[in-house]
Amino acid sequence: MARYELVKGSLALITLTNPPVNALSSAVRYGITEKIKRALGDPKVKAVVICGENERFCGGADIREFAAPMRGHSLVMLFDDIEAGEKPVIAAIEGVALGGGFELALACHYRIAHSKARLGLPEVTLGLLPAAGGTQRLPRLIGIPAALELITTGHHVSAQEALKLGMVDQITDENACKMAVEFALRAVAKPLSSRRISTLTMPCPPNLDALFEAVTMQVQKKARGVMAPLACIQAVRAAATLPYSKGMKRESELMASLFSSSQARALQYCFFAQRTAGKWTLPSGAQWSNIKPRDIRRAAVIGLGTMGRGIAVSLARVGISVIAVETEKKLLETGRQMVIGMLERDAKRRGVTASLYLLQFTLSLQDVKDVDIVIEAVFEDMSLKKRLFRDLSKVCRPSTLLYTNTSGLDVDALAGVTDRPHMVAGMHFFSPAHVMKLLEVICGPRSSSETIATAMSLGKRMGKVCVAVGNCPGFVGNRMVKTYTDQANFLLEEGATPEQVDGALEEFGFAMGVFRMSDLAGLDVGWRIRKESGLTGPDVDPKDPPHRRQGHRYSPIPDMLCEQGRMGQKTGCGWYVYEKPGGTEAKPDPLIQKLLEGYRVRYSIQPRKISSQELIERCLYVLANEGFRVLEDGIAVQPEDIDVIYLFGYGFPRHRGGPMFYANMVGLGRVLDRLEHYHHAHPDVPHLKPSQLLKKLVACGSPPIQKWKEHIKTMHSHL
Ligand SMILES: CCCCCCCC/C=C\C/C=C/C(=O)SCCNC(=O)CCNC(=O)[C@H](O)C(C)(C)COP(=O)(O)OP(=O)(O)OC[C@H]1O[C@@H](n2cnc3c(N)ncnc32)[C@H](O)[C@@H]1OP(=O)(O)O
Repeated sequence: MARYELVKGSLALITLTNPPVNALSSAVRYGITEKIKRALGDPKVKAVVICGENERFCGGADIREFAAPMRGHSLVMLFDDIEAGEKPVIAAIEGVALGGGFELALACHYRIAHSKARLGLPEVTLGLLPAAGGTQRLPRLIGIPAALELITTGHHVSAQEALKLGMVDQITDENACKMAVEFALRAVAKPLSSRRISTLTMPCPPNLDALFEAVTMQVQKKARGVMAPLACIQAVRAAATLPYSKGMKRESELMASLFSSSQARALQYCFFAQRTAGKWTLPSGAQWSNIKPRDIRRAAVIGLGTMGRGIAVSLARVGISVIAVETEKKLLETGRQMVIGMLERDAKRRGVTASLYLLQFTLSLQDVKDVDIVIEAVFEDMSLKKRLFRDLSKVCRPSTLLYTNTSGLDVDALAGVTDRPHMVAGMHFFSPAHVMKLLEVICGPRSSSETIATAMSLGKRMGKVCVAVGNCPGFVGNRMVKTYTDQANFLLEEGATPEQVDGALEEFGFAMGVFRMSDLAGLDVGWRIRKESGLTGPDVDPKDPPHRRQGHRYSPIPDMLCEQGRMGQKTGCGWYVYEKPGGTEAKPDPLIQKLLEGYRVRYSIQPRKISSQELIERCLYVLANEGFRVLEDGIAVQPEDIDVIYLFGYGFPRHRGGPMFYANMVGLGRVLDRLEHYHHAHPDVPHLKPSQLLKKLVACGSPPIQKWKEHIKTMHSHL
């Protein structure tokens, strides 16, 4: 796990050998400890270079080992030994030096980085802190403000930024290991005392208390209820106020408080869930590792509304040429200006040139005849989309893949009108499409594995987190979210206010509660969908009373708001009132209070005081319950896929892991009990009825989430 070579007669070269990222597993820690001892004890060796195999220095501690109590050699002792040694040790950083990997580099006397390397202390994103001296050495090296920024955000920095900050001593475009060897030969003659970071005097700004207070407030605002960033601040404060050895003791105490916390477990689960979701498998056995995606160079985007514009920008900024099609001159011109503006702003932010030459705008569908793929992003209307897919069948060459950006319509119905149903699938982007990371790839029953592989690979190329899901109304994300918004509406009927529901959800960790989010997205979106599905408007069965539709409880309150022109932020009022149309500061609206009171009187509903616990349980347990149904129906193959969709598409708080992980943390037995309780109280809400899979898992003793798949296997997959 660590190789030892003697080079140039007097240098020990220690190479970490634990692919793919040379994580510091127990075996690697043992290997480095042994090799360092050997190098320091060998009189022939005058200096040491540490590097990583496969041009990657080190991705940090082995996160998989955090699931159990830590055993084996301690990083802290190893790093203290390296730093205290009497021979210069040089870190040759290629690829990445992250977390424990960067802490290893900080214990070395010199750091040489390749110009493409990235460095950082991302432990906070895993619910931890850099507990191998990172919180004590980094502030001594680069100062408290810069260290606080890096440690509390977990941001990685480029080698150039690292050099500017003083995190590395030199950067090179050549092989960093070769450079470090040359460097080491020169370093032998130099004194080491000033190179031991733990012994450096802390550069303390005068207004220390104010600085820590400001950072604490910033962190509390950005990451409400998240423990790790606050613990990071306390550890850096210890570095600023205590001698090194006492600071290290504090660092270790704070790490102990985080190490087995539910937040750390959730955040580490998210890390692996994201990687698991990328590894899709179809029932045919085709999977990410055995199907070659097509190479996409030319794409067409049909429709230049909000979604189409974002999709066009996402494609062009990764070098794909885009033909954007609209039906009217005015719409085309507006779309053109918006896309160009977005691409220019994006390029400016990234310090690159906007690839405007890749864009072409047209009113003629004929112009898409030679593209590799088409992504349809027209109005959410099945007959319009069917017409378009028929036309695309005629216009496009036979090899063109066709994708729809529908947010919930039947992908197979669209495939059915084309001459190539196996080459049709869904690519469901989230708004704004050039910003949001999630892409749901919808596999129709006839979609070929190549069609899916190409969508997944193209999504990844665009920087998206892609999840392959089956075809059903709303797919995974929107199918589940309906149950959550329904509960929120019912809670209003029963006595809650929008601000109470939102307050509870925001306290739980959502950046925005369901009503504030709905105001931001626009209430008309859901209204249109409900009208199309006959839940409101002229197609409603006249026998249905206002609060029942298609045999189930229904809340007409969102429709009432839309009928009054309250479409959310864009009209200046929705569930809240705003300072002006387009305003963003949500204030409780007495008119909504009146509307709710009137509604309750009209339907003889006795309002009651509803606890935050009930608000959370009703909204989130019903969400997880639908997630179990999604798994049961084979629309998602594993809980990780659902959680990733909720983390990246719906703002589910990462430190809670996602709706399925959260249910697992609460305890499946408890979730089942509470759903039974609520279903008993509201028998006309079928979504509150516990799913078969949830009951089955509880009957099997509530296995951990990683084992659920074994119980789902017997069911039918729609992927
Ligand atoms: C009582 C309390 C006592 C506690 C005592 C504890 C002492 C601990 C002391 C010190 C604290 C130090 C903590 C840490 O170092 S935590 C780890 C910090 N590092 C990170 O967060 C980096 C995580 N990795 C990444 O960001 C990326 O993987 C990457 C940038 C390194 C590479 O990206 P990419 O090329 O895109 O590859 P993948 O992400 O797909 O990864 C490939 C593969 O490798 C796995 N993997 C990556 N990093 C780690 C890791 N640190 N540990 C384990 N496994 C890792 C990843 O899961 C992929 O695996 P695969 O899906 O099976 O292929």
